[in-house]
Amino acid sequence: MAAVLQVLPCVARAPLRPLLSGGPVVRQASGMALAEQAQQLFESTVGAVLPGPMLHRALSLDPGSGLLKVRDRSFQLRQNLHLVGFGKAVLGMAAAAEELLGQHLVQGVISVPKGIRAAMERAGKQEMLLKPHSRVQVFEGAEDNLPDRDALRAALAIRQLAEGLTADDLLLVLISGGGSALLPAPIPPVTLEEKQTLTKLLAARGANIQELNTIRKALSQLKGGGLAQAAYPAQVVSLILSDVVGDPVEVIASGPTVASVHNVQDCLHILNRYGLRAALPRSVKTVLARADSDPHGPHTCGHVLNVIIGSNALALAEAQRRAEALGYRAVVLSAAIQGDVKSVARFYGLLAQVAGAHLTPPGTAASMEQEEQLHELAAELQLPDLRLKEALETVVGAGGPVCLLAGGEPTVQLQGSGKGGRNQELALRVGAELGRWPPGPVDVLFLSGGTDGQDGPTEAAGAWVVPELASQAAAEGLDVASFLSRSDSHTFFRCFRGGMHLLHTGLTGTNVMDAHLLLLRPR
Ligand SMILES: Nc1ncnc2c1ncn2[C@@H]1O[C@H](COP(=O)(O)OP(=O)(O)OP(=O)(O)O)[C@@H](O)[C@H]1O
Ligand SMILES: O=C(O)[C@H](O)CO
Repeated sequence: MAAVLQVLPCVARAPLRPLLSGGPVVRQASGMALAEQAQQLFESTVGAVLPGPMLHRALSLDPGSGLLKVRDRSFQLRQNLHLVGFGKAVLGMAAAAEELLGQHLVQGVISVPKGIRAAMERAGKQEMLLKPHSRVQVFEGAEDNLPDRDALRAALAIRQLAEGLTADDLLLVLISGGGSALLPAPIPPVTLEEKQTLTKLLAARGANIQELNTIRKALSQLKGGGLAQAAYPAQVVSLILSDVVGDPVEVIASGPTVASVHNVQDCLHILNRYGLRAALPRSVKTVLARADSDPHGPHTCGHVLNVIIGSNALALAEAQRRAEALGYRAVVLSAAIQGDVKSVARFYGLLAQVAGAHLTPPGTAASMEQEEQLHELAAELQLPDLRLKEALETVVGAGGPVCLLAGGEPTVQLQGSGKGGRNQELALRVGAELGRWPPGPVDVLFLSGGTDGQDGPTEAAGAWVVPELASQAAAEGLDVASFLSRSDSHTFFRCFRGGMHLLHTGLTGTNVMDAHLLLLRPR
């Protein structure tokens, strides 16, 4: 992992100058130690879902017999393996698959983001690159996560490969987030431009990924089970790295190997909801009308095995193990954090306050009111898998350091033309929340990081904060509220204490949404 994530040198070597807000030196020193541990924990979160470890966990090949085991299924390999893939993490996944199964590989085609090979080379991540004379052809495209001509060429090459397979072949499909934009094959007469415009409009009007991908599937030759259908009668094994809350295989990359259960009515409802039905291009109406009268109905995918090999929950479970090894009582709160970033930040602020009070002697306890507010907010956020009660019980019985872990993808409503990302904005907002309460005898640190290593259009993965953030910033002449009002969290963190609160990992080669860590340590 050392090559994958570098701990910021300025964090490791930070001088112990007194806090400008007047806090004692010792408090800053322990704060720094917490920051190093938080970064180690983030590192282990990412490490659990790197392509190599994931594929080794999911696949085992008996070199003698050529029997490939995937979960509880076996497949006979005899120079009959074909590979396709599409998504932001697929280059490293393909490299790991080639390493494991290369001797049986006949050919492959993958569609990956523009510039990813050069970026991995620059970062010295050889394990993310295919071999020099690889049988896997690489297409790079979908700049800015939008389907383009290059991605279309890749999709057509993938379709051609799939259509050429026979019942003796096995098609390994590698899927990760970003796969929808990297596999565009609109059903004629819909054009690439029309599909692009429609998906952009839907996204801009607030459609969620489920809605967006329902429409994408209806207009695509390969999404919604189309790729599996093209590969029939070959056997198909899809290895899926989830970037969607709850890991729904039919949504991730628009489910190219999962039979679509949506009908035209579902699409029309979505288009209505976002005021797009009336202005639909004629081609889209034609394709939807044709699907409505399709006498064959949705095809089946009985020849397919879909396996989730990496997810946010899996990554958090690894961080939990690591935190326990570092001496924390650790709980995974949720792998499905969603909702407006302001509410999510308030939730973490209240959680830190309530948990901090439970960790300290009576007299510093948070009020019943705060605990009630925390539960109310949790209910409002409607997080399906939230283990708040269990987390608070753990805190009460901990008597020592506590690590609360969560993951998901909050939503940011952009308010200005500043530079930032979901994670840096969340961290900054949590920092502001933490500073609202009088500090108790507990060190607190919150970290938020994108597991892909790139938070929004910035070079940082995320940031970490402590309760002293707002007062320290004010002493440096930085007003947290005004940076937030311009959606300018990245500029804030670059200026604040010389950028030492930024999390810099470089592109990690994986992507299972964001990770949030709350560390509390009684002094
Ligand atoms: N100035 C900003 N402040 C806060 N958030 C921003 C800003 N600019 C962009 N974002 C957020 O960054 C996100 C887009 O960046 P990014 O590509 O990292 O996320 P993504 O498309 O969800 O991809 P991934 O799932 O791979 O992280 C959006 O959620 C957007 O709201
Ligand atoms: O590609 C996509 O559709 C999104 O990243 C969700 O998987």
